[in-house]
Amino acid sequence: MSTEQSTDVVVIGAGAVGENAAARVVRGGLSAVLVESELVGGECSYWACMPSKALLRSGTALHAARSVAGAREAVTGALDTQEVLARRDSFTSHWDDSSQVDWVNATGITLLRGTARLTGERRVEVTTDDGVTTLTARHAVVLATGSVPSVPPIGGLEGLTYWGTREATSVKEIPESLTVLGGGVAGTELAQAYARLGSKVTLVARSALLGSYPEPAVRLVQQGLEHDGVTLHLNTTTESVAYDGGRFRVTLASDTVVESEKLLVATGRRPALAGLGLEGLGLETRQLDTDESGQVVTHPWLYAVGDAAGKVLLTHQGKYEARIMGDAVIARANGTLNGSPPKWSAFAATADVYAVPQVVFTDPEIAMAGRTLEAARKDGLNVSETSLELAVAGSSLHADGYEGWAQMVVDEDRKVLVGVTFAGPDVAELLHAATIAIAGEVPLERLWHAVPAYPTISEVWLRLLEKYGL
Ligand SMILES: Cc1cc2nc3c(=O)[nH]c(=O)nc-3n(C[C@H](O)[C@H](O)[C@H](O)COP(=O)(O)OP(=O)(O)OC[C@H]3O[C@@H](n4cnc5c(N)ncnc54)[C@H](O)[C@@H]3O)c2cc1C
Ligand SMILES: NC(=O)c1ccc[n+]([C@@H]2O[C@H](COP(=O)([O-])OP(=O)(O)OC[C@H]3O[C@@H](n4cnc5c(N)ncnc54)[C@H](O)[C@@H]3O)[C@@H](O)[C@H]2O)c1
Repeated sequence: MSTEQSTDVVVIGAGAVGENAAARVVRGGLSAVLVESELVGGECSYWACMPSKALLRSGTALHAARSVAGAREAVTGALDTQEVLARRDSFTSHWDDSSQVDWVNATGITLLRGTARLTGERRVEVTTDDGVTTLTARHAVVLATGSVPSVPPIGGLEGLTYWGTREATSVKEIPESLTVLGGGVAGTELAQAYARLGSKVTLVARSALLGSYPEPAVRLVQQGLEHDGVTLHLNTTTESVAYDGGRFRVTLASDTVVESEKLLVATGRRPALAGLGLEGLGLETRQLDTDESGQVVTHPWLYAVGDAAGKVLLTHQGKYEARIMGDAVIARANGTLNGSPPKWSAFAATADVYAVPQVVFTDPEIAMAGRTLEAARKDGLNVSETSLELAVAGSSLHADGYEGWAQMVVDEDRKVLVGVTFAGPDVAELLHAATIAIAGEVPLERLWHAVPAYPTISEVWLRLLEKYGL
């Protein structure tokens, strides 16, 4: 059966980003059809953020208790793997999306289950179980199709049944041993999760661990992994991979062979733009050229947000792009926004460039907002760096032998923060203060009046400002 439907906005992909995009335009008075081929909620809810953090959290809580005398003595057993997996299952709603579907319906969004592709200007064809529905969008088509894993061209890998992050986050039984290929955030977090759940883990990366984070912060995470028994092979080329029906054999450039029951390949992701019909519109499928509202510069009716836009592959930042995009579509429909939006306006996702917060949820954690020293210098800023060991009354109370590190990067011409990094147990919750200071361009002489409560880990802010010279 084939049907036709018109709406103000078509959103392709109902991950966290697509859901937010559709909700925002509906809130602004437009109608929206949201198309999804798999589970409503997308990668983050079922195979990424939520299950990976759930797999890590119990181990972090146990380690935290063991780090405080008095509590340590009360901990007599190991992690209960089945309970950890059961808790993970509750966070993924047992891979059942009905509660998110209820939310979509209650929000006034029209959900269409099927696979979408663009067939012309503002036209989308959706293949559903019942046939084909052709959608016409009066104002915009939004690509919120997420990302797909990038698989490296390693000899022997093609054709093997190895794990990607989907398999690693939805596991039912913990393997005896696991080799993780990739030292980015996904590989590092999952290596620690599995080590703490009882696997013998080896992590192989062609570069340093967590290459985009400051080295002293990474060193603390590396120590954490080694403490948990993870074997690291960094700055190493993987020559080949083989599977003999029982075990994977990963051969490194040094001729070292790593054997394990399972192999996880977590070597990055790229925008999911293939198969959408972009070539027919004269667009390429590697990355779209979009302005700060998410609008494709050559096709003003087309937008891309979240992982599909390929700018910042993080859920919170994609949802921010979706809110900004939604408001821009509404303003353009009303005729109150013409052309590209000004920076930091309600229609420009400027924080994507200057004030992204990101957390590595290992134990210890790394929490970083804005730019690293190297990135700020590359952008031509005249910056200074102030860093120190995180050792304040709040941290020493928090855990016996607390080890941490903090850094702030200051734009010396404007005397504002452009980057902040914390590393240590439970530093993630310190991060929003840094994000506010960076996005708000709070002058250091005013930041000096933001007094951290005693005794909290936030006292590190005072130490940083004092060391800077205030
Ligand atoms: C292991 C792992 C852990 C992560 N942890 C974190 C974290 O802790 N914090 C964080 O901020 N980020 C994290 N991320 C990144 C985060 O998961 C992504 O940034 C986020 O899921 C992107 O959301 P999205 O809506 O853009 O894409 P997705 O969630 O991938 O959603 C895209 C949706 O589009 C659908 N779709 C695609 N093509 C079509 C089509 N043609 N027709 C219909 N539907 C289609 C897909 O089925 C999918 O449901 C993690 C990633 C991984 C891999
Ligand atoms: N806590 C979080 O917010 C979180 C957690 C997981 C993932 N994510 C996001 O998901 C995205 C994907 O994560 P990711 O870790 O897969 O990607 P990534 O790009 O962060 O890291 C990829 C890693 O794979 C390595 N690599 C590439 N080719 C290799 C090869 N042939 N052999 C060995 N190593 C190789 C790279 O050197 C790098 O260390 C990222 O953008 C990340 O921000 C976020």
